[in-house]
Amino acid sequence: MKGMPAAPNTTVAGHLNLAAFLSGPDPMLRKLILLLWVTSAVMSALFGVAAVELDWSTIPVRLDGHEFYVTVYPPLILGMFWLFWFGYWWAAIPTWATTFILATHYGMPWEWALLFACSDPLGLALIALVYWSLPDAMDIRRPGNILLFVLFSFAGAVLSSVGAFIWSHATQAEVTQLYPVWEGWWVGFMLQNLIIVLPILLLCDPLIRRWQNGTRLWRHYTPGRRALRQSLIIALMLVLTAIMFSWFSASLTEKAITTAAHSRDPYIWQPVAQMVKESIGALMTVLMILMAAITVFGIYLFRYWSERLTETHQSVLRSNRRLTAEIRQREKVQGELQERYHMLNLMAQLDSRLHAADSAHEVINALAEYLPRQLPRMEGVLCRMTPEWKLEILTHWGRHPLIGARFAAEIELTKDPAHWHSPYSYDPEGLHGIHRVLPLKSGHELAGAVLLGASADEDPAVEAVLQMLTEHLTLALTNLKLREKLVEEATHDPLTGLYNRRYLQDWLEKELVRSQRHGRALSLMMIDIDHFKVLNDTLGHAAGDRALQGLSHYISAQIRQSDVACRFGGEEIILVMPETSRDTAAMRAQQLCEGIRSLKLMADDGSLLPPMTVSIGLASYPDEGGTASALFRAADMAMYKAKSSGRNQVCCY
Ligand SMILES: Nc1nc2c(ncn2[C@@H]2O[C@H](COP(=O)(O)OP(=O)(O)OP(=O)(O)O)[C@@H](O)[C@H]2O)c(=O)[nH]1
Repeated sequence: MKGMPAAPNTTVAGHLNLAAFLSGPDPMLRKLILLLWVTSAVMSALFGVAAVELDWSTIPVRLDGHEFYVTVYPPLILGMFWLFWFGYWWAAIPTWATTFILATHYGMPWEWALLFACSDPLGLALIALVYWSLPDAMDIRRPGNILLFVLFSFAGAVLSSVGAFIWSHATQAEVTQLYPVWEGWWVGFMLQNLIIVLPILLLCDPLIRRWQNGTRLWRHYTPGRRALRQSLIIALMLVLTAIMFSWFSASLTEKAITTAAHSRDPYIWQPVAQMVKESIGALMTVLMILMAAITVFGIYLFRYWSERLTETHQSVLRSNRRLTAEIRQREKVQGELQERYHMLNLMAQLDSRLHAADSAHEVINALAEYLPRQLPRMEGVLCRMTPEWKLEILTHWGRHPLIGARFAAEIELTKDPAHWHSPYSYDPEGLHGIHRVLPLKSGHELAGAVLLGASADEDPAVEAVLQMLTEHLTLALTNLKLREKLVEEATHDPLTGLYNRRYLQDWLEKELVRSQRHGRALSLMMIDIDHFKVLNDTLGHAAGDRALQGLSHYISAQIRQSDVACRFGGEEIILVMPETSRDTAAMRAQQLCEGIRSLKLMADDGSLLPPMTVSIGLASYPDEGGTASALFRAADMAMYKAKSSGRNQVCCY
């Protein structure tokens, strides 16, 4: 019994469903199976005729002092094979037909023959039901399955022997004839199964099953919802068999005793006693075997279904595990999506900050705020480029903030911008070294760099962020540079680098408002080169330009940071000095005048330009007016006064 019931395997093909058979794809196979079946049915009929003609019925057999009867009925042998390999109906129809034809041919009224022919299909039905309920039991080579086959061959045989009763009743045979017929029936059926059918099944089953599996026509039995009903029917049939057998035995015994009681022959009691003894012995044996069949069937059924339940449970557990893994995976993906959304959101915020930035300083500030949030799982350092071409750390983040601090200062940066296009690895200490450097380029200048450690995971989102970051930063810094250039061009004189007139006018208006509010003085000088036309005419326009540039450079170097020098037009320069009184301004104007006189300037060809003098007109707020134009006018007049007074001097309004 060990190892039973087995899990469904490829050797157990099940049954050939009639619909599947008729709609099967292979007509040749269909014809072959039909031919086999018809041939088998004809043989069954012929063997049936032979069994009757040659009187294979109720053959007495003596074994070890016991006498019993055996009926050989070959149609049942063929029927068992059809039952086992094709299904119940393939076996029941020819078996029923054969018995019916034989019964009517040999004189049984047809209505009795109809019923009589059902007895063998009834026994076969019990066996078929067992295999429907326990499909795995068809794997006949397992010892437990052989036992089941033997037990139910017996039970089926006893059940089918109900036919003996119908036969004796229909033919009105004597009571003494009934017992041998009945015993011969079930013993014969069972012995046929044990001696002929079982060995052939054991021998040929794997071969036949392989062939069946190859045709793909056979279907596995799937007990499913009908299993309980089938099991109940089997149990009922077994109980009915037991009752029927007991009733037969009892009624036979009763009839034998009644017959003996009415007889005057005193010797009749001895065979009657013998019959009663045999009948009781047979009854006991049959009941025990039927009980064993019920028990074994129950055990098999229990094991079969508990294994199915275990399988179902395990499959539910597997599905559960799969679902859990799927849910986790989805949660992970959702988390990643949220993270990406967060990153993109931050990127958008950073982007607007970058676009609003007016200086590289603001860009760096925005980065310092956003980078640690943008790349939280990376270690990083934000650096600014110093005029000495060194990286200065502005901020750092991550679990090992020292990486940047330690290595940033050591990084030797090449001035070749091409080198900065692709991030490169600078990784002197493995995992916590610098793995990437994102250059912060402003035009062709390097404004700074973002140094990054190894990525905690190979997250493509991080790569995308880095890629976007590099692009956005480059764009923002380039825009910034362009804007600075535009502002520079709009406010500065291209030749001297001083502020231009437009800027001065705007700025001076504002500065005057401030001076008024704070009650502070403001002075303005108008500086005009003396005889500049002569310089231009004698040495050329280029030399004149050099002289203008040199003078502007000198003035820019002499003034305070809060002073504004501006090229007002031609060779006129205006210097505005906030918070400077007229006296202080006059003193500084005098110093400038003297300084310019002793200024040595070079021409493009390296020759020394002739010394230059300037006339300076001075005007101050609030003394000479409260508006820019009033101050310009006053300074202009003072400057003309200086010119007319002999040049190379300072005059006040
Ligand atoms: N090289 C050069 N010359 C300029 C520039 N702007 C104006 N000038 C020249 O400056 C000279 C100004 O001449 P004037 O207004 O006669 O004045 P000046 O020769 O300095 O004589 P005074 O002002 O009376 O001393 C002209 O020859 C202009 O061509 C400039 O950007 N470059």
